[in-house]
Amino acid sequence: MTEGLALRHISVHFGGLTALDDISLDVPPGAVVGVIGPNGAGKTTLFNVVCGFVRPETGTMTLDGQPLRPRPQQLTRLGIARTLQGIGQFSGLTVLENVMAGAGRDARTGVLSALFSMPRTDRDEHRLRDAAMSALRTCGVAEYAAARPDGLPYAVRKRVGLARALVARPRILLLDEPAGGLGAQEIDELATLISGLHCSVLVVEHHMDLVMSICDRILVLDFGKQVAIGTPTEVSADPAVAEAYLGADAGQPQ
Ligand SMILES: Nc1ncnc2c1ncn2[C@@H]1O[C@H](COP(=O)(O)OP(=O)(O)OP(=O)(O)O)[C@@H](O)[C@H]1O
Repeated sequence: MTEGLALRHISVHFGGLTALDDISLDVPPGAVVGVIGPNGAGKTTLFNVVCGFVRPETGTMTLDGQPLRPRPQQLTRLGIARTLQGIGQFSGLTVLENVMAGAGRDARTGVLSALFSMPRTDRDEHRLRDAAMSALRTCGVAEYAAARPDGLPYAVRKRVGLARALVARPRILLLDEPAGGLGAQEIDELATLISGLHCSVLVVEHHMDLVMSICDRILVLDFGKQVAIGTPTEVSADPAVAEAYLGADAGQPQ
């Protein structure tokens, strides 16, 4: 049995365009795996396949050896959580409530019941609140629990988004461009945070520094095809990777 997340021979077409061509990838327990590639390489499509937004025409996925046919609304139950490229937080809720809402089906006893004034058990509410505070602490933003997200710095809101994904204690965390919009120091801090997480991570990211510093393995895509796969050192030394990014004579990816 392959432990963790395994993708085998995944292909996706949009009309005549091949977005993913026979892609296989493993995300073992506890590993951080990156997917990089130039614009249009297929990174987001791969992410969307794992989230269940895009159904591949061929290929299979398994999670701990069990067939995985993800549906976006069932990810939490499968032990999968994801962050969004943007912020995606409810401005009418506090930071804490936003994170509690990330617990998916558990949140029905907390935030959703609060929103719709339904009865709830105090014990469930407390459990969810504790889990949300713990996720905020992990992400270094617990001090903002009572604030509304709107007025907070972008980097704080990105971390709230990460806490929202972590609250359900996923086995696999999917990060879609987590460094987008962050400055160099914020990216360094994010790298430390991600490296300290206890779950497996699949990260799609443009910022090469972040990918190189946090990933155990990296898949490089170009035009939907696998260009290279390996450790950061192997991938950055691979001429095919430099070619995919910059053209044949251009050296290392930046
Ligand atoms: N829903 C869609 N319908 C048609 N074509 C699509 C769709 N989604 C993606 N594509 C095309 O599939 C290819 C791969 O796109 P994808 O967004 O996965 O690339 P990417 O590597 O994430 O790019 P970027 O770095 O620019 O976000 C591109 O040519 C894109 O235009």
